Amino acid sequence: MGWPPGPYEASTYTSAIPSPAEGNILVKYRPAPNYLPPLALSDPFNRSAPPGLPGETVVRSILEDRTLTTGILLALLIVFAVSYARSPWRKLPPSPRRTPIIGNSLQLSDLHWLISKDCKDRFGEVMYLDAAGSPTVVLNSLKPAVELLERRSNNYSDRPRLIMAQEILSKGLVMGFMSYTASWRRQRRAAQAALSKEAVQEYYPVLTKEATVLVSALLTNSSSSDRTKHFQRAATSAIMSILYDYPTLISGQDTAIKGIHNYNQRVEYAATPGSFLVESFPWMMYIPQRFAKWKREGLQQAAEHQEMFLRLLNRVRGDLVSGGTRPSISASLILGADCNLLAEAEMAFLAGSMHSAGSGTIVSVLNWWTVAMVAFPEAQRRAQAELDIVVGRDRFPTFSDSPHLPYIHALVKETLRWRPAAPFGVPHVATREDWYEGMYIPKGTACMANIWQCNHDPAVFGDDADEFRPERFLDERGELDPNQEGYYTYGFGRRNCVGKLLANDSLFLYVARTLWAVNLERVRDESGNEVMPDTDTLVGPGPFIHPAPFDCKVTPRFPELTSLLAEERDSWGV
Ligand code: HEM
Repeated sequence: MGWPPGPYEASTYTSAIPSPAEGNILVKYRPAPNYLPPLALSDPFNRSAPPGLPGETVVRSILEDRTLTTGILLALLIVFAVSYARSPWRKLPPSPRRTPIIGNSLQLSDLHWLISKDCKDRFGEVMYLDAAGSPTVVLNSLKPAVELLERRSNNYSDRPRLIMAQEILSKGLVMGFMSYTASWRRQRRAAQAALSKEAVQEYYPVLTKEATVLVSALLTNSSSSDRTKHFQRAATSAIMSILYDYPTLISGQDTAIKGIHNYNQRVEYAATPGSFLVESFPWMMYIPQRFAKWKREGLQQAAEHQEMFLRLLNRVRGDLVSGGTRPSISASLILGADCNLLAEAEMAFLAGSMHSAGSGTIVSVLNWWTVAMVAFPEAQRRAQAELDIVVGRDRFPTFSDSPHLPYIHALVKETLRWRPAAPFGVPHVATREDWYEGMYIPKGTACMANIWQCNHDPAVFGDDADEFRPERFLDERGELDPNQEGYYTYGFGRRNCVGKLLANDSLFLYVARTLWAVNLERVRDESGNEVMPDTDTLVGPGPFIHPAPFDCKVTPRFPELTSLLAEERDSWGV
C-alpha cells in the first residue's frame, strides 16, 4: 500500500505494529495469539512475556553480563551528554512564529493529510499510528469518538504524560494536562463552578467593553497583521479581566502579561514532541539537577511561574479583603476554597493556565470568522439584516438581544464547525485495555478525536458538510434547532472544554457588535479584481490553526456610527 500522500513526516507513520493487510498503517487488526501489545515491550518486567520466560529473569541475566552492562552505561552516558549539550532552552523561540503547518516538523505537520477525505476513505473510522513513538489511535468519525470518548469516558479520560510541560514547568498542576485523578476532579469541579452559565453572565460587562474597543480598533486599522493583533488584544484583555479582574489592556503584548506569555510559550514548546529527550526516556527525570541543565532551568522556571501565578491570585485576594473586587475566576476559586479543597498552588495554576486556553482559541475562531465573512458576503448580509431588524441603528447590540438573534448564533456555530480551532483537540488516554468493533486498544493508548473529520462528516452534516452554511443550524422557522449542539469543536466526554459557555458568549457578542457596526469587504488587486481570501490553507505552528494572512476592507455601515461609538466608549470608560 505504501506511504500516504504527503506532505508529512515519514517517521510519524512508522507503525509499531506491522499489519500484513495494510502495510505500516494499522487500520483494523486483531492481535495474533502470541501478540504482545506494544507497551508491554517497553515494560522492563515484561508482565505479558510468555510463561517460562519471566521479564525479571531477562532483566537480571542482562545485568549479569558485564559487556552488556558496560554498553548500557556507555549508552546512558552518551544520551545524557547529548541532552546536556543540546540544552533545549537555547532553542526556545523568542516569539511565536507563524509558519505554514505544511512541511513543518511539529506534531500537526500531518494536518492536511489527516483532515483530507483520502485519510478517512483509505484508513477508515479508526486508525492506528505511531506518533513520535507514542501509540495513538485517531478517531476519524463521530461514531467511534462518541462511543469511546463519551460513552466509555470512565476509561478514556486520562491524558498522556507530559514530563517537561506538566510535571516540571507546571509542577503537575495544570488541569488540562492532568491524569484522570481525584486532583483533576477537584480542579474540574472548581473550574465548572467559575465558568457555569450564571457565573459567565457576571462577565458580560467585561465582554461588552472589549467588543466595543475591538470595533473601534478595527475601524482605525485593519490590515491583516493589525486585525489579528486587535483580536489578540481583545481576547487577552477579556481573559485577564475574567481571570484576575485586570484592567483593560492597551495592546496584546502588554508588559503586565509578558510573564504569562513566557509561560505559555515555554509550555507549548515543551509539549511539542521532540523538544526534550526526557519525554522519550522518562528515566532521565531522575538525573540530578546539577548534571542536567534542562531540568535545573526547568525547575527554576517552574518556581518563577508559581510565584507569578500566586502573585496574581493574591492580588485578587487583597481586593476581596478590601471589598473592591468584581467577579472573576480567581475570586470564585478563593471564595469557594472551603468546598473545592484546592491548595493555593492548585488555584494559582488552574487560573493561570486558562489564559492560553481562553484566548488563543478565540483569536483562531475570530480569524476564521473574518475569512468566512469576506469569502461569503451573503452570510454577512443576512446577519446584518437580522441585526437591523432586532437592534435597529441607534444602539449597539447587547446580550439581552441574544435570544432574538438566531442567525448570529448560527454564524458562530458554523465558524466553530467549519474551521475548528484545535482540529484534534487534546488526546485522551485509555486507562485500561479495550476493544472497539474487533479492534484492540492497549492500555495507555492515546486516543485523538479527529474533530475536523467529525465536524465534516457527511453522515451528520450532509453532502454540503464542507461548505460554510450557517442555515444548517436553523429550523424551517429560522429558529435555532435546540436539539443539536451541532459541532464537536469543544471535544468529548468528561474532558470536554470547561470554558465553552464563556467562549460561545464571547464570540456571540464580538460577532454581533462588529457586524452591526462595520462591513467586512474584499480588497481589490491592481487590475481592480476582488481578492478572494484563501479559505483552505491552515497556518500554525502552535496548538491552534489560523487562516493564511489576507487583507480586507473594514468600513462603517452608517454615518452615525462614529458618534455612537464615541458615546459607547465613554460609557465604558475606554
Ligand atoms: C472557541 C474557544 C475554545 C475552543 C475551540 C476550545 C477547545 C477545547 C478542546 C478541544 C479541549 C479538549 C477537549 C477534550 O479533551 O476532549 C478543551 C479543553 C479545555 N478548555 Fe477549551 N476551548 C475554547 C475556549 C476555552 C475557554 C474560554 C476556556 C477557559 C477560560 C477553556 C478552558 C479549557 C480547559 C481548562 C480545558 C481542559 C479540560 C480538561 O482537561 O478537563 N477553553 N478546550
